[in-house]
Amino acid sequence: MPIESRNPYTGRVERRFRAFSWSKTERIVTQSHRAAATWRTTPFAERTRLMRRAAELLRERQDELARLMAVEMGKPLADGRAEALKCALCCDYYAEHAEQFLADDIIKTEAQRSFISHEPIGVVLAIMPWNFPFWQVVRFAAPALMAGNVGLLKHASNVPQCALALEKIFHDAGFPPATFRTLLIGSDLIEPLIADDRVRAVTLTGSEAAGAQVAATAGRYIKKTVLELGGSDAFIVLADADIEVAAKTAAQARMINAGQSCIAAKRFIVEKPVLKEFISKMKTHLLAFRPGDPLAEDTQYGPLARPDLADELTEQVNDSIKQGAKVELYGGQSEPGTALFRPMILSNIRPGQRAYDEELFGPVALVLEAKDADDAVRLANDSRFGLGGSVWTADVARGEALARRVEAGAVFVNSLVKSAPEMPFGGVKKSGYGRELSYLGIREFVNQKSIWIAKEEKPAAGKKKVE
Ligand SMILES: O=CCCC(=O)O
Repeated sequence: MPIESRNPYTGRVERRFRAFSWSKTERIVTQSHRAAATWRTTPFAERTRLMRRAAELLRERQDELARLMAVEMGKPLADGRAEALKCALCCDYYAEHAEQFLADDIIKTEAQRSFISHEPIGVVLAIMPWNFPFWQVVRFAAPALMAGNVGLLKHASNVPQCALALEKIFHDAGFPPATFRTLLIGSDLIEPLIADDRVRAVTLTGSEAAGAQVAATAGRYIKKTVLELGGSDAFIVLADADIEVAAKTAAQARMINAGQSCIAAKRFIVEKPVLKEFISKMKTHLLAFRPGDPLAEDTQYGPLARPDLADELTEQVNDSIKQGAKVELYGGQSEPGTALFRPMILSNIRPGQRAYDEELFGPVALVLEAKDADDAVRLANDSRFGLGGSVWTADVARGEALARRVEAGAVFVNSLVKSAPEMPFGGVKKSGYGRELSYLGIREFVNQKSIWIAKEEKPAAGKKKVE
């Protein structure tokens, strides 16, 4: 794929970039490796000062960053500003808590003193997607830099300006330039980068296929990976739930980033007595979303990030309809090769249909009928993915009990699934492994080193020590 900014709403190429050669990339790895040796010794107070400045810059530049997201991947301006502010929050969070999260863990043993220290591991390669071009990177970079690591970013090839703008923020904040670098490279250079001994670990957010490939390469070179992959989150609605609130939130949850979020609700599993009412209300709320140019202030959802993504989604929908799915709300692309995709609802979703088995990365809501709460949990868990999920019920204790039975990295009761700096984020099954955010996220890329100080042998009183 070429490294270029192509506005998905107009189809116009805004900027093209020449991909870095291997020799340029390798030079940057050398600089990063050198920087890692000194950055690891920088006191927390200094790292904190710089990270707080990065947060300020994210706030100050929110309009500029939102414009870049709009033109590179179609995110409406208001959502882009919100993303920049969430990144600032994450920087502040780790600025405030990193030292405490990485403090020694004292372990009681027969030693005089024994503890786990958490030490930086060096250069970490981050392979990141276009859907939240700043947030996905910052939630890696803020804890990594605060832990004393350095980051190399290989961003998706359709968001190069976002990648460079973030690099500039860290540099303008005062981080030594080699502690965070954007590599404008094609995917052909990922393997040699992972193979390089100076790159110590890899984090990837992206598709299951990309995750499997990167993890296999990293395994070959004995490098740790954290993988945050796809999701097909269940949104369970029990008959006692407030259906109006559930349906309104369902529409919002499906429309996050025009449906292009790993934790957008995708499968709406509804108890039979409230199924019709839920579909009808959700339809009303989906139709109320205003599409348009992401650069227009009143747009609520823009195009998908690329026209080929909309073509692929159309194929998944059409195949599912041929396989028996029923259209409850018509929408989709106006014609092939265009990126705008209007929301749709499909029901009668059955195993063997693409809609049942695959992730649909766009605004298509799948409605599944559940006989009862147990059946709803069974359906929720009958998925290759396990990223997030939510349960809607008037009985909060029952909601919590069901939440514990859903196989996912996060389950919310009476709320849509969202990420936040304080809570761990990640999945089970084909949604990946490892955790980002919270104190767990910062401990993924550190050497958890055991240190043991033996008791001193004191010579018995009155006896002379014999050498
Ligand atoms: O696409 C997945 C991440 C979305 C989020 O953290 O809000």
